[in-house]
Amino acid sequence: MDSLTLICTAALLAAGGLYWFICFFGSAEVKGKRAVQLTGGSIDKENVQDNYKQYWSFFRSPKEIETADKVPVFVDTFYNLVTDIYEWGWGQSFHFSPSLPGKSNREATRIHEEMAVDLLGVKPGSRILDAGCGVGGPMRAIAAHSKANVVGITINEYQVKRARMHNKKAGLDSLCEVVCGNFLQMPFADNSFDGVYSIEATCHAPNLEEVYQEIYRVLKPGSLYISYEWVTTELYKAEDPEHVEIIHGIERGDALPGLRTYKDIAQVAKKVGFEVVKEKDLAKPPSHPWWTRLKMGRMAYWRNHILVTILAFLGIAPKGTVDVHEMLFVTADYLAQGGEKGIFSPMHMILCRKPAAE
Ligand SMILES: C=C(CC[C@@H](C)[C@H]1CC[C@H]2C3=CC[C@H]4[C@H](C)[C@@H](O)CC[C@]4(C)[C@H]3CC[C@]12C)C(C)C
Ligand SMILES: C[S@@+](CC[C@H](N)C(=O)[O-])C[C@H]1O[C@@H](n2cnc3c(N)ncnc32)[C@H](O)[C@@H]1O
Repeated sequence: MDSLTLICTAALLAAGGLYWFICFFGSAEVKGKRAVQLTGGSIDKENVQDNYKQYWSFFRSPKEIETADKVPVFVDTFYNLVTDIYEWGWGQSFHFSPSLPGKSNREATRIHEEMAVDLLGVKPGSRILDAGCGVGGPMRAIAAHSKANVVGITINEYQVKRARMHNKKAGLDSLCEVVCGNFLQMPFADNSFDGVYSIEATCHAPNLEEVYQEIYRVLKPGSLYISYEWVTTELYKAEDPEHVEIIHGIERGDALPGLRTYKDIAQVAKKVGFEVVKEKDLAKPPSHPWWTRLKMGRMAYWRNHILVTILAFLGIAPKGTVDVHEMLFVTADYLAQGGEKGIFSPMHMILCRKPAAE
């Protein structure tokens, strides 16, 4: 074989291998969104790196955030930057779940979501709200399971588009509606929902009382609200520098204006008028660790990082995607450490009732 033929053959083989690696390898977790489809959400490709830098400079010291009213804008930026990576590398449900022996991650996620609506005790045809709905993973599982009508609200317009596409594709758009808005000032009438749930979303509110007040307002008297909250636990020691570093790492890598302690949740719920029906950290034994899935993916994260770096070099993925992916890579470690040390829980469950009308 002459040298030209050799070079062309080698080039073809390399290109074919790269194409296979990029388009078909997918991520270790799910085959949903492909790596070549990674975008910056509603942010134009050329502005992703700048937006990442703005996000990072705002959230790197969350405790010193003076202007709380700017938080929702930067949370929106965060979700423009991470939504595609989340879908590509985790799936359509942007939350954690206790691992269940013999069950897949997908199954464990669905069971965790269905438990939320079962505790609300709503009937088919009821109208319930998903406060901070993401791309609608929980909404679709909950609508299919309960046959309730679910209205989701998220501050991120790109997630609204993704959620509506997934709802239609799943044949659930007759039960699921998605609205773009701020759960601190919702475009819904007083006493208009038969139930409300929020799954790992209200942690983004700069002031928990504000979002709980809004949820209380839109909930019908006598109806229930359930939330899975991100909290520091009774094992967290503010005087332990290692604990502080882990919690700060979780806050800046997840757009959190400041993690609450587990004690704050019921206090705030009661302050806005809720009766607390049940409260339980779903991460505690006998539940199996929620962070196993995060730790099992490390090899995949390395491969994903190589993939993202190649795609950005080729101009297929936005340049800033490499920075975002690196941030998430580090954040995964902080989250796993927080879980292993028992100082952080992403699933402190609280079930509250709005008192029946006097
Ligand atoms: C509730 C929130 C988000 C929780 C989780 C859905 C996400 C938290 C950390 C995310 C991830 C970390 C590592 C990424 C990895 C480097 C990449 O290759 C593939 C995606 C990740 C696994 C990504 C997936 C989603 C998370 C687990 C917060 C924001 C309130
Ligand atoms: C980690 S995601 C969880 C999404 C969904 N609950 C799930 O489990 O897949 C948090 C969600 O809260 C939304 N969110 C954060 N702050 C918000 C705000 N102020 N108003 C409305 N949505 C908000 C984000 O846009 C995102 O959709």
